[in-house]
Amino acid sequence: MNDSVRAGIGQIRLAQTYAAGMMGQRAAVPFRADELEARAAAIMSAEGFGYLRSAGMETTARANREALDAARLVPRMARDVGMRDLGIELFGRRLASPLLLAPIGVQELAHAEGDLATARAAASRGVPAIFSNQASVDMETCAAAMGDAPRWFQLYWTRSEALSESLVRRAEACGCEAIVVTLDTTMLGWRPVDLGHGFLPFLSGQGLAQYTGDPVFRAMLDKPPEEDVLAAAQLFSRIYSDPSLDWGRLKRIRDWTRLPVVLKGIQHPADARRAAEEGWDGIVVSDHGGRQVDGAVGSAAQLAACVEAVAGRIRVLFDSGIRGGADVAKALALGADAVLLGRPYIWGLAVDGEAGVAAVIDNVLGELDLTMGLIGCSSVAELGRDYLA
Ligand SMILES: Cc1cc2nc3c(=O)[nH]c(=O)nc-3n(C[C@H](O)[C@H](O)[C@H](O)COP(=O)(O)O)c2cc1C
Ligand SMILES: O=C(O)C(=O)c1ccccc1
Repeated sequence: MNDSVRAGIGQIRLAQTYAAGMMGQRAAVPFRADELEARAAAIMSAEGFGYLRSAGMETTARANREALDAARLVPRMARDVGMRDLGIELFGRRLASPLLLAPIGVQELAHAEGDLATARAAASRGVPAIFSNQASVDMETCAAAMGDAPRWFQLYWTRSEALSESLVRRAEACGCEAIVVTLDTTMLGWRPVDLGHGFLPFLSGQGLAQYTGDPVFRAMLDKPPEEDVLAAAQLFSRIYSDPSLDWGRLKRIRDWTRLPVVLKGIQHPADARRAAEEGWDGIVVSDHGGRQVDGAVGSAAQLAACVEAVAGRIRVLFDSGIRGGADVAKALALGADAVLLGRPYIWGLAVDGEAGVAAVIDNVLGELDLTMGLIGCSSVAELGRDYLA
């Protein structure tokens, strides 16, 4: 697609967005993040929504918002922004925008089609989906629905390295283009809302799709998971993550795949620097949307320092607290190469399935495109610290 075609499509999408809003049609998917979340809350079960939102006292979730709100863009004028290019290059692939969908587990809590609806929406927009290790639909099924659209896989390092290796090899076989190893969830955080509900989706077999079809996982069970879900769930709880993982052992993944490996959950600049020194391919500066250490610093407040620490050696992605296109612009201005969208697309999934996820993506990218144009910036590469107050 050449630039003028891309810009044209962007304009048409925007025009449609405005037309729907201005003709007074109540959009199926609200444009404001807070309204969208409220709509999802009204649709999902209390337990499911509690799990989706769950963040202790939400101290870190608030810190994420405070840090993003505190970053202020400074618009520049008369700079010819008639043609804007949201495209980036990431690990050898040209992407239409700097947006990816964050790995989010147990999507069946939001919608019966779960990850499959998300995968289709992502593919329709050329936005990479990152398949969660805790998905409700296995990676092979999602990948098969995506044509050659970009997809990645997120791994939780299990206590069985044979199982971790199997997951990584399956990801490579179904066309994933990068592996994200999530480091911040070696144990599940303290989640008072879920504890109060007595709810953990895995205990009833939800979110286990990547495991139940895995030959290594199945070989560890006496009976197949279809016959004994409880045993599968218990095995999962024993092995899904290994808190004794360290920087040294992490390197074993290089024996399993030649795909780029991205470390997710980095917050300290010293960890970011170490990731760069050890030659990892990228990091995701993230606090898991405030779900792990309630009281941790907001990731947006750490982003610039992490970017500085890696000094251009590896790619820096960011998530936690992104709610719209202006937030994406701020993260890019703070030095991120790309941004992962988290809960908002799940709210869209709850409200309107595949179409809901697509609408949320369109709205975020529509706002990003307008924000870039209005601050006088015509490409992602140009978007840096000088656009911030
Ligand atoms: C319900 C839920 C499940 C999640 N599951 C995973 C997961 O399986 N793997 C992972 O690496 N991150 C997971 N995350 C974290 C997201 O990838 C991302 O870091 C976070 O949602 C970003 O914060 P935000 O939702 O505030 O934007 C999950 C987040 C939520 C809300
Ligand atoms: O709930 C989560 O945030 C999450 O990432 C997770 C991790 C391990 C098992 C289940 C969910």
